Amino acid sequence: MGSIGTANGNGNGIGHGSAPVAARRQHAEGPAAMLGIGTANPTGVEVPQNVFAENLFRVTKSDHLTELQQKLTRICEKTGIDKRHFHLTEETLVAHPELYDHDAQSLDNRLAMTVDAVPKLAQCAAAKAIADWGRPASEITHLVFSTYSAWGAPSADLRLATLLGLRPTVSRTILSLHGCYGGGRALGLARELAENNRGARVLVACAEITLVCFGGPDGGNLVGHALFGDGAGAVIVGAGPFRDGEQSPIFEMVHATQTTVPKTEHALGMQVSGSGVDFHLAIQVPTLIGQNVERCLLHAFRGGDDDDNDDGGAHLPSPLSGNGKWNDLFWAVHPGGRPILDNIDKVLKLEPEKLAASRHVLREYGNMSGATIVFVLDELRRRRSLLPEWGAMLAFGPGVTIETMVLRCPR
Ligand SMILES: CC(C)(COP(=O)(O)OP(=O)(O)OC[C@H]1O[C@@H](n2cnc3c(N)ncnc32)[C@H](O)[C@@H]1OP(=O)(O)O)[C@@H](O)C(=O)NCCC(=O)NCCSC(=O)/C=C/c1ccc(O)cc1
Repeated sequence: MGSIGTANGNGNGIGHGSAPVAARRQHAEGPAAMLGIGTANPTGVEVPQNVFAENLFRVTKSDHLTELQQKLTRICEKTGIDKRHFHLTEETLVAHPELYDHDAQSLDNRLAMTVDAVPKLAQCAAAKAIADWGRPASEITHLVFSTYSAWGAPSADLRLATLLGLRPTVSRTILSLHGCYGGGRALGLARELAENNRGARVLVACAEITLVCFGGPDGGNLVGHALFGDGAGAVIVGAGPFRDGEQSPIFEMVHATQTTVPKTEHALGMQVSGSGVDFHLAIQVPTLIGQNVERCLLHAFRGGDDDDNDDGGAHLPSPLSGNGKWNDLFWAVHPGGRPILDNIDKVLKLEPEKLAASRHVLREYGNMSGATIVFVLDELRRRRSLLPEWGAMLAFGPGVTIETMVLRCPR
């Protein structure tokens, strides 16, 4: 540690001056980048959104609650979702009626049902990301796993490491209750790990299975029922020097910030009880995000400078020149809900196609919480030849927390 302090303190920055060779070697060359991306969904159940309400009320024996079913049908029509994938099957529900009985103690069973399923779903996505990256899993040095769906120790990150055959020295971190911004936070952390540990190759994995929060329909959980789906996303993150056989950088991760919107703790949350997990999504969430998103973006594009004045601080070589030309960017936005995307479009005055990748993912899979942002990045990668050089990634979740990352699409 002492020698690193000496290297930092010489005024020439890391990698220059009189730092010992070992200390200089700890830092990567250049920015971290995404080197492989993979996604996966449970293969069993795919539910079209237009029959979701009818199915849910039938399988939970709630057909008598006609007004509630009509309301869920109305909500489903407004989600911008066409279909979602689920791990939970009708057969499991028949065998486990406690999953839709509010008064039953079902948490133990829920956790038993997800303890293997969550890391296995993550494994499917991670295997694709590793194949895309082009190097063996044994070269992964760090694992950052985000999930709200599996609790227990040893935790799901260890199970995933074992399933993938990662080396015993892999450095593991689990993020457990970040909800929908978990993917953004995991990527931000991976960026820092990759840039500060020369040669590091970080596997980011996010996997979500809604079984932990499934319940019989009631007045409080309709929006959650209409919105959330199951899926996993994985990204390999590394910084130069790059190796033979590695995928060339897909997106450079130029800068990342996290902002908590003050006094909004009440707006989004998750409550754990013996009968499962309840989500709380306040009706104001889309407005709150719309009101705060531009400030977060400006902060990120100023290189995390807290000062709003242009004082010559550590600004990025941004294409915006402080004028808010948001249409010059490509956009990877967590599709938390259709009105969230609509509000971002409106506030940033985006052209209609700018959020196409986010809307596509919402339509095809719903909101898979922390995993969703990886699906959006994967979708953007398919359109890479059409993208401008600079981009922005946004993810939202409880707090209200907004994760922002400045991206660059190398030519
Ligand atoms: C599809 C919705 C539900 C409705 O569309 P709309 O354009 O607003 O339509 P309406 O204004 O006509 O509303 C239709 C009905 O839905 C009701 N509604 C409208 N939002 C609501 C509402 N949040 N509540 C409860 N009724 C409502 C609304 O009152 C209305 O009821 P009704 O008049 O009886 O038909 C839309 O508002 C929507 O997608 N809202 C959800 C946005 C949202 O908060 N997304 C979550 C972002 S954060 C995130 O992704 C992660 C969270 C998370 C957190 C913790 C974790 O561990 C993991 C994850």
